[in-house]
Amino acid sequence: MKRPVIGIPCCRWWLKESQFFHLAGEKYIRAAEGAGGLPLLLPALGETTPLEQVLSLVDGLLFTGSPSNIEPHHYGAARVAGDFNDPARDATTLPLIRAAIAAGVPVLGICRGFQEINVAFGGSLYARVHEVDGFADHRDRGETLAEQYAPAHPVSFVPGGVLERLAGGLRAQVNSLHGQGVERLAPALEAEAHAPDGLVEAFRVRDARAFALAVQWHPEWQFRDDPLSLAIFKAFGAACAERQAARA
Ligand SMILES: N[C@@H](CCC(=O)NCCCC(=O)O)C(=O)O
Repeated sequence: MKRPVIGIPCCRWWLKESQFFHLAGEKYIRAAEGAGGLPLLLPALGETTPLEQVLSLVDGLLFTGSPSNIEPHHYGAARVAGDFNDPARDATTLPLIRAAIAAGVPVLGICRGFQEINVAFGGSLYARVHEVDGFADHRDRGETLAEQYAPAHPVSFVPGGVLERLAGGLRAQVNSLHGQGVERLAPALEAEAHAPDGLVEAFRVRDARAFALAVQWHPEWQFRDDPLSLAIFKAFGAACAERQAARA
């Protein structure tokens, strides 16, 4: 049986001092597969991305994390000298997010992808959350991947939200690997979870016609071992399957 196609927009990185590569982390690919989908990597074509044609090829879109930061001009902030940016990814994902939500394509955003959805709809980011009074340091700690992706802090779910339903409760422990965070939440977005310091850690697109959820943490990490992570990917996968059936 054909699986729903889950598009995964790539990063565009200069590697080995030689050339640009378009790439995505394997744990996202495996999680999309685990959600029942067929992962389809989408190159960071930028402004030339044929948005409608891309949307005709996919049954859902997974916007992944990345160590690169969204260029601040996308949310009216000053450039940060020496920042690790990925303009081609920004130029691909930001318009694709808006087009996907308008077309009723299921969307799941993770970490950078979460931040991209906020910026795509007019929100802004703290460049360095840990330097803002009152906020904790949300960056990863430890040397090994297991240490970096270990549970780092609790999140509280907004009562009546999607995540409370998926979690079966109002709290969960999540990992944390981000230096940036939501400063101003875009008007189209509804907060779904907060960290103890008040930082928005998840939201949904309020009027989306399909699944449209984003989280600052990493549910793709060993997602089968965590009930909430599995529930998120099952719900996303089901939404993608629903679109696939509707398009059949
Ligand atoms: N650069 C942004 C987003 C951080 C992020 O996506 N971290 C995950 C990177 C590795 C992975 O894909 O798991 C920020 O620092 O806030």
